[in-house]
Amino acid sequence: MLAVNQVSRVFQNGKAGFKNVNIRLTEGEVVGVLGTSGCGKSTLLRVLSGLDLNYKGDIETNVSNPEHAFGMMFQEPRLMPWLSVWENITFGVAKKQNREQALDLIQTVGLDGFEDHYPKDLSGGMAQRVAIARSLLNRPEILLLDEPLSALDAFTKMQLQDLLLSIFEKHHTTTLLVTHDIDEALYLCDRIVIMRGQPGGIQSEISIDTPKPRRRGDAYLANLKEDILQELDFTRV
Ligand SMILES: Nc1ncnc2c1ncn2[C@@H]1O[C@H](COP(=O)(O)OP(=O)(O)OP(=O)(O)O)[C@@H](O)[C@H]1O
Repeated sequence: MLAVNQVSRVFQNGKAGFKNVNIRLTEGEVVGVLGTSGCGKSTLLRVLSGLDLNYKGDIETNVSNPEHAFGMMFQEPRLMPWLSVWENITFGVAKKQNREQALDLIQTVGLDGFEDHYPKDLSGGMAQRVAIARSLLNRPEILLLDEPLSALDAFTKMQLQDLLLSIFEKHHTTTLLVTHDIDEALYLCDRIVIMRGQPGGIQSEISIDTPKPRRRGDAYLANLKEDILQELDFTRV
């Protein structure tokens, strides 16, 4: 579905955001990207989404509708305060089919009844639900999620992780999830790539061979967490 071959991004000041990255996502796969701060995770997502075209290397997608290949979501909801929930979800698309499409997505993210509310009336978790709905508009074939839940409190985060899990299962959307949260990656992903360095590159890859839904705190996941911490030099012997 997505093949990233030897991709690097060097900025105008000569500094590299990341270098020689290779990633492959097969259809329906959920892949996590974990890495220490500054290794280039956000830059990589910007390049993959087409927001930043100044890269070297090769990016191939195998999607049926290239115009709507990617859906993207960020750490902050980035809602427009003067637009209602449904208008935020459909902002930028042709008017006719809008409200109906938005109502469908509002139901998917569990916000029924809030379609005419404004961002000021929403909690942080609800605002991120709107952002999830907006990222699903036009049925993107690849979702790029840049730390989508990291600004939320622990309980809201777990609720939204379960929401993402149900969306992945229902829509089989191929997903690349950048996160700092190892437990989140272990709970949601089929595979995790670990980035390190500055400029960052991919250091290793871990596959999570246990079916979803998973039990938080599962012993197998705890062992994998230990391996990941070691990869990132965070374990003390
Ligand atoms: N426009 C830019 N010009 C120059 N350097 C940049 C630019 N954008 C990012 N960088 C640098 O590229 C590197 C990667 O940044 P990026 O934000 O992608 O890292 P990250 O892994 O997402 O970090 P974090 O986890 O803290 O969000 C950093 O060293 C950053 O300073």
